[in-house]
Amino acid sequence: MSDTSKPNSASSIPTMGRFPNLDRVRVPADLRNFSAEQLRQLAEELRSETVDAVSTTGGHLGASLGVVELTVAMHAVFNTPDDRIIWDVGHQAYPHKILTGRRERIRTLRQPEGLSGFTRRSESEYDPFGAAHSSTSISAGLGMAVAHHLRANDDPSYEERNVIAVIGDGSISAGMAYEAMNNAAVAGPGAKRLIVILNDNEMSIAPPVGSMSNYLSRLMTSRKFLSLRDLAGKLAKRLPASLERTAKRADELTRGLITGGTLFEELGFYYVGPVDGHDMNQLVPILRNLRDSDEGPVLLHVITEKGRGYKPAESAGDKYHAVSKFNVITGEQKKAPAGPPSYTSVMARELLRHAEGDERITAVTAAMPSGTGLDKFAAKYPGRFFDVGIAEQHAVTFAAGMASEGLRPFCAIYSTFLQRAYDQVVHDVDLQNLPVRFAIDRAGLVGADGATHAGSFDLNYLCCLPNMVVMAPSDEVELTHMTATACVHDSGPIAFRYPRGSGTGLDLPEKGEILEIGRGRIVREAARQPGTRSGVAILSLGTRLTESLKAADHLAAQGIAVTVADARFAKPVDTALIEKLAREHEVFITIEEGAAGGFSTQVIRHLAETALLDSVKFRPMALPDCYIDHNLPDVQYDEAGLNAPQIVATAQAALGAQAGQQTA
Ligand SMILES: Cc1ncc(C[n+]2csc(CCOP(=O)(O)OP(=O)(O)O)c2C)c(N)n1
Ligand SMILES: CC(=O)[C@@H](O)[C@H](O)COP(=O)(O)O
Ligand SMILES: [Mg+2]
Repeated sequence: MSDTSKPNSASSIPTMGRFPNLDRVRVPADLRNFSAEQLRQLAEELRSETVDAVSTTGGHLGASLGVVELTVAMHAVFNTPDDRIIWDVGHQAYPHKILTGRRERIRTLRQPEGLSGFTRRSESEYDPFGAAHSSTSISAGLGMAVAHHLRANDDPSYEERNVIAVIGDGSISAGMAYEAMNNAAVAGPGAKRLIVILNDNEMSIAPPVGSMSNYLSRLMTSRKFLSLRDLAGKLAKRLPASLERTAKRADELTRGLITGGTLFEELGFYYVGPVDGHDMNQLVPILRNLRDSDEGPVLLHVITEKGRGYKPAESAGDKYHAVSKFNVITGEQKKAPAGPPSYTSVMARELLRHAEGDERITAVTAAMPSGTGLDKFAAKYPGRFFDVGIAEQHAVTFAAGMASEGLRPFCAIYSTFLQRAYDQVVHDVDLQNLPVRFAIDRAGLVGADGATHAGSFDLNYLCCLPNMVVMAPSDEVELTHMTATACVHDSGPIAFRYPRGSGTGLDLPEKGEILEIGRGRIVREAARQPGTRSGVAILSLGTRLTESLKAADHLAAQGIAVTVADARFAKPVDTALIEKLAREHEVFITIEEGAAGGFSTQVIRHLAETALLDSVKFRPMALPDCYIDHNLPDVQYDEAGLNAPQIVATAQAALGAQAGQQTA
């Protein structure tokens, strides 16, 4: 009986250098005639190559190291790219990229113009479905399997394909995964070719949470690893159709009696496992059996170790989930240059300060305790902190429930992940005017994670909601004020959005001030004769204020009078401030770190309603109508046209300045 508590361990990286097996693999077809021993060696080389590549780029290393053997085994057994492999989240797909024609570019991972850190349809035919947000793989895989079946029905020459969805134990906590499993067993014969591989490494970004995670742990520890003999017993039945059903039922009953049926079996999946996900000698034959059987939908439960085979990752608390560039020998990561505290930590600090004196304050995260800074809250107030797992929809409605009973819940979710909980924001929070506080991190462009993680749309999807107050700080001091304001705002929902990364370096106040709702501030005012209209007004929402001030300096040097104001509120907007800026300036620019249609729409609407839009040259600056690829945030904002030079150019063009005039 093998021990399922930990897969076989042989954790050392082979010496860097030549990779005799890996060098022979340009695409997966090249490894399909490898012997078992060659596949094992290939996996070792692939692991080394992954470590070496990520040491030069940074990225999601731990998850990738955990699936090296699985990746090799899947490409050895399945006929990719015709058979589809869908990696849930896609952050573990680096070894897959190396084996699927992208080895030469692997050191461009997450770099400007380089490979994406996730799977992406446009990057390779071996990436049949793009991802980065979790828990979509089973739904997408089921859709593909059904599509293949329907196409094969229509066209006898079309061969059915296997669809393999690889989903982690953290990602399988989300509702979508259950919606898909609930549908799979009744989605028709196409689902027979669906194989879900549950990659259970007992880790999310943080340690996994919840009853499902506990259940998987019990499943793992209460059963021995499946032997090939067990498997043969399960799958070798090739009975006449009339007997098949009875035999299958008998098999289910037997399994249930001996080991207890699994939740997955109850959902109509053929459960196989647990299996040592690092043992190539097990993985390959098991996958072959599943490929050739008609038992689907199947759930193969593999046990792996996050960070596997690279000692610094294995021994780190976070298993090197996401790393900066590092030294391969020591594992030491390159430190970011010391800078001001991050917006995340500023929000967390102020929230903690309020929580000390107010027991009604609670904090909710959806599997991102450290990313949202709520880990500090958890350490101090464990009874008022809730990590609900990857379950943004539940997080929002759970917070709504707390708010309905008089608590002051803070729901801290990244802008991009809050998209998933939109109906909950509308129907459960806003419509009932419940005072949930949304601390929306990673607003705007986020850098190396790229378009999937950009917080581009929250202003649009929040500003249109009747009861919602929406704020965006221009710097970390303002964020302190907004956190404080959210704490005491009990009359309805309130959201504040702030970017990834460091603040501007301002000294933080002892405590945040309570802001007047819907009141902005003038930061720099152009001198003018009373009653005259001239120059440029820039009304900035969020941290573009710094660029706005730079632009103002440049325009001022050209003799153009510029007023710069910080809107603070995207909803309700400061109507008095808007009217003043429109009346006193020839050009009125708004700027925001979000897609067009968010803050600027609120301003335009007021200008139109007051007929001021007819008399001022209004120029809204927002993210362009396209997705911005991964890059350094500053370069991304250049590409988006939201840096000082573009503000200057916008102002000059509106003023009718001559083309070619010098810009900032
Ligand atoms: C909807 C959504 N919420 C949160 C995240 C952030 N996130 C990325 S990976 C991850 C952990 C996933 O855990 P698991 O599926 O077990 O994969 P592992 O990293 O352990 O291989 C989280 C929370 C996300 N990508 N998508
Ligand atoms: C894969 C994923 O979704 C997360 O790991 C994400 O990359 C975290 O982003 P931050 O680094 O901004 O916390
Ligand atoms: Mg996991």
